[in-house]
Amino acid sequence: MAEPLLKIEGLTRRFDVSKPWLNRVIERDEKQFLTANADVSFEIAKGETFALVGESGSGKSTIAKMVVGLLPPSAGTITFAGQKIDTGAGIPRSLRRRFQMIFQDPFASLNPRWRVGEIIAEPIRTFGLMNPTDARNEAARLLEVVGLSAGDVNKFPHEFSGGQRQRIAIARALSSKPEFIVCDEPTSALDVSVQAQILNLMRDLQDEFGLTYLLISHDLSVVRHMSTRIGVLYLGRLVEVAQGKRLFSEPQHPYTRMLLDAVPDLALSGRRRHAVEGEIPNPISPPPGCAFHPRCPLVHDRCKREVPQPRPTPIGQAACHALDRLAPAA
Ligand SMILES: Nc1ncnc2c1ncn2[C@@H]1O[C@H](COP(=O)(O)OP(=O)(O)OP(=O)(O)O)[C@@H](O)[C@H]1O
Repeated sequence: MAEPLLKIEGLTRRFDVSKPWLNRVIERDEKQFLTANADVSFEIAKGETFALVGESGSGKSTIAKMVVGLLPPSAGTITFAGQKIDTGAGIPRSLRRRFQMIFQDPFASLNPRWRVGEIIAEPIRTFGLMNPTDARNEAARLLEVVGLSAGDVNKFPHEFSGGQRQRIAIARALSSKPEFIVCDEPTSALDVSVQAQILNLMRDLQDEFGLTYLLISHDLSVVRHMSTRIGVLYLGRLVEVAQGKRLFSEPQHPYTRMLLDAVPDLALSGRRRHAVEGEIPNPISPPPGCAFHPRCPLVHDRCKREVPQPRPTPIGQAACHALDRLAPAA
């Protein structure tokens, strides 16, 4: 891979979920920590779409928040364009313009009292990129870029449909001329008929502006449509990273196979489906060794003792002690 635009190494985030101090004293309870992400490492090359998938609570959004500086990691490093970010101090101003984020709910992320022109121009003002007249013209131009009309600058967010509001959020994200956009469930609040239009717009913009995306989604059909590479998270750890299309035809990790088997309308190249069994364990007290071992059909003793480290596979890498014993997926 060429020099990565984003490099994540050993990213870990713990949350203190202890009861209040007095309760702990009375009930003689210890402090409790929830590990949302443990030792997550991956790289994203310029122009790629790297997707993170996993069940609810697997730690996708926590990674997104750490990457854009909304949440400091407990451990690990983030390097952007060769520059290591001091995550304690936040993302330096010189880099912040180059990052943007698109959220799931376009209504909540747009200020309802501002006109659309002001919303889109806000990052331009924040980073002092243009004078107010040019910023307003740029907002009108960006509205056309995302398929709306220049005259919409004077309207308010409530005058638009959900899909149109997500277009406005995208125009806003583009206004600081970023290279890298974190898209956290960008279409999951939208009607199915509108989802494909927004995803196609995102792809067109990626080609036009050379954008790099980190896509967070629980929807495997969205991920398949969009991604160059995919990372699969289980209970906060990355269990598999693979080339986009091949993950669906040749999944390696038993958890990835289980995740794909759970989607009824996914064509699986003739592979036999297996029912999803068991539930995600409590992240406050995860199982020892491989956290997937209580649900894994290939579990053996070592899995209960040792956290598996990532190993190369034909389509990327996977962290599983049983890789050698896996039958071919197809
Ligand atoms: N501020 C917080 N305080 C305590 N626990 C948190 C906090 N934020 C997230 N968590 C926990 O961290 C774990 C990972 O959460 P996260 O939101 O990153 O998962 P996710 O994969 O994005 O899930 P979803 O798809 O439901 O949004 C969950 O167990 C969640 O309850």
